[in-house]
Amino acid sequence: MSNQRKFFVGGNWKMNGDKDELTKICNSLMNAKLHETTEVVVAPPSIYLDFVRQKLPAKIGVSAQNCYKIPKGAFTGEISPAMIKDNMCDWVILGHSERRHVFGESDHLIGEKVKHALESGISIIPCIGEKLDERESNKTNEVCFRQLKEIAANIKDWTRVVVAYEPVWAIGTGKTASPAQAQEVHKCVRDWLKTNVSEEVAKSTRILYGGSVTSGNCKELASQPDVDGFLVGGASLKPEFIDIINAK
Ligand SMILES: O=C(CO)COP(=O)(O)O
Repeated sequence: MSNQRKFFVGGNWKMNGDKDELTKICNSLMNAKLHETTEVVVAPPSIYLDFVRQKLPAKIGVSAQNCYKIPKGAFTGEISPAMIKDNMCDWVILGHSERRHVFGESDHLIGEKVKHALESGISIIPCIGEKLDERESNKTNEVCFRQLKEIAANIKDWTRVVVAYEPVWAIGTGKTASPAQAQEVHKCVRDWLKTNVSEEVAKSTRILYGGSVTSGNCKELASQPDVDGFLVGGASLKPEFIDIINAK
């Protein structure tokens, strides 16, 4: 029996694009034939959330790439889930590897953000993943579970959560995890959810793979039983994003 998890493809545009380029990407998404069976969410830089939300039809979700842990106040440079919602956007990516490793966000802070974003009524894409030295010293599961534990401790309603596994060594490097490597970690994450949350949550929660996903490797990755979609960086700015959306 095929599972009931709707295939999910997110485009994380990171700190890329201007109004011209984002208009072109939005147009190409609107003109393409996208599989109805795939849920699509794009994440523009926060300054373009409203711009992109206005352009895209409601069936395509729009996500922020990060947010802070409280609704408002003296936190220069930050945005809150309330502001994301006020711009008619329903999603936020949290704990992306670049937030963890470039900006030094801790597991604990990411947990606090998870809690506040969910309490504010938006959906979240929390990210986990090991660095190369951690994989090479066989710490992949240990690291992913440690990150996941802090995230899960702050979640009551899993229906608004899509987990992304993004091995740091595969992000922006052109080195994709093999389908078998991705499947192995996704299965372990699902088993962790079963043991530590519930069987129902393990069965129904989508686990995305992210890290150098392209039109060339997406189909084989998508065929793995525990890969429920992708979080795509570089390729989500290119026409091949459509092929990735339609990978399954
Ligand atoms: O970080 C990613 C998505 O969040 C992946 O980035 P790339 O697809 O560019 O490797």
